[in-house]
Amino acid sequence: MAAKTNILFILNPKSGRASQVNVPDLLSRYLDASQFTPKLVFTEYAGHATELARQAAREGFKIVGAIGGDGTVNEVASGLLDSGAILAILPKGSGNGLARHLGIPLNLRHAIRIINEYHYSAIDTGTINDHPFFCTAGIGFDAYISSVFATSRKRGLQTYIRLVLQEFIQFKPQEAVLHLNGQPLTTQVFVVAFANATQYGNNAHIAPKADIRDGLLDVCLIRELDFRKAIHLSLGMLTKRIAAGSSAEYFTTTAVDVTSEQPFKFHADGEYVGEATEFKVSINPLSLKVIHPKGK
Ligand SMILES: Nc1ncnc2c1ncn2[C@@H]1O[C@H](COP(=O)(O)OP(=O)(O)OP(=O)(O)O)[C@@H](O)[C@H]1O
Repeated sequence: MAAKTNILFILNPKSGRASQVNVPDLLSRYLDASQFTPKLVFTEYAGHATELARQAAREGFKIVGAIGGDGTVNEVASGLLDSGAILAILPKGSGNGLARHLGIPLNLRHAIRIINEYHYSAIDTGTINDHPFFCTAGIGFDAYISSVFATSRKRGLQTYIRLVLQEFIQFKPQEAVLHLNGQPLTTQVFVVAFANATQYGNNAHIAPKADIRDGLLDVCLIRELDFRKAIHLSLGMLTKRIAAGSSAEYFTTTAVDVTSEQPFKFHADGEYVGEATEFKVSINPLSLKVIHPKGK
């Protein structure tokens, strides 16, 4: 009989729906025990999942599962880079952008079934000023919202939408220089999104054409946005059809530098990172193995 595969599951008890589901029960009922030997650990603080994942890979766990949202996936996957260990995702966040992009079911029982099928492939990963990201990173309004969201006592989509509407009115674009494919572009910046996957989460597709295995970043520049254009853009994101000539301009590239006089806030996978006046963003082709449904 073939040896069983060890999986370490790392659960973030603070993420989205985490408290409402009995994960140990689901794993014992639905994970294929003839194929896998699972172990479940809980994070105790922000950043802990990266340490746990790195250690798991060193100890020889072949698969490390992130149970949480995009922040948890980001932390676990960051700990697995260069290790050869395979990422699994059991989505329990509020946005779940990478899971949605890869077609991983949001229903945990079905997501466990995908792990049982044990089909995986490599995806690209990105870095923004040395911070890894797997779905999207960005500077400007989206990062500003992530910084406000990080200090909000409530999470979830409703809180997020309330914050976006509240902050949109007073947010002002700033000037920056983007160095893209050898060309400097001086522009006002409302948002620059660096997309590896198509969406921010919650099916908000900021870069509908992004391909997670093409070795390229899809850069979405929004110079300024009034309320009418914002409604238009939001509808375009939700329907995966951002019209040509709309407020969003797209570029594909392997690396982009941004410089500015005034600091910009930045995020990686929706988690606020900090502020800077210089950014280096790049893509690392096919640098992370992930379990996902066949054909996705
Ligand atoms: N034990 C913990 N205590 C407090 N914070 C934690 C703990 N474990 C992880 N975190 C932090 O929780 C934050 C939110 O996690 P995550 O993004 O997975 O959930 P979410 O925000 O509900 O989902 P999504 O990003 O998909 O909307 C992350 O910033 C992570 O660092």
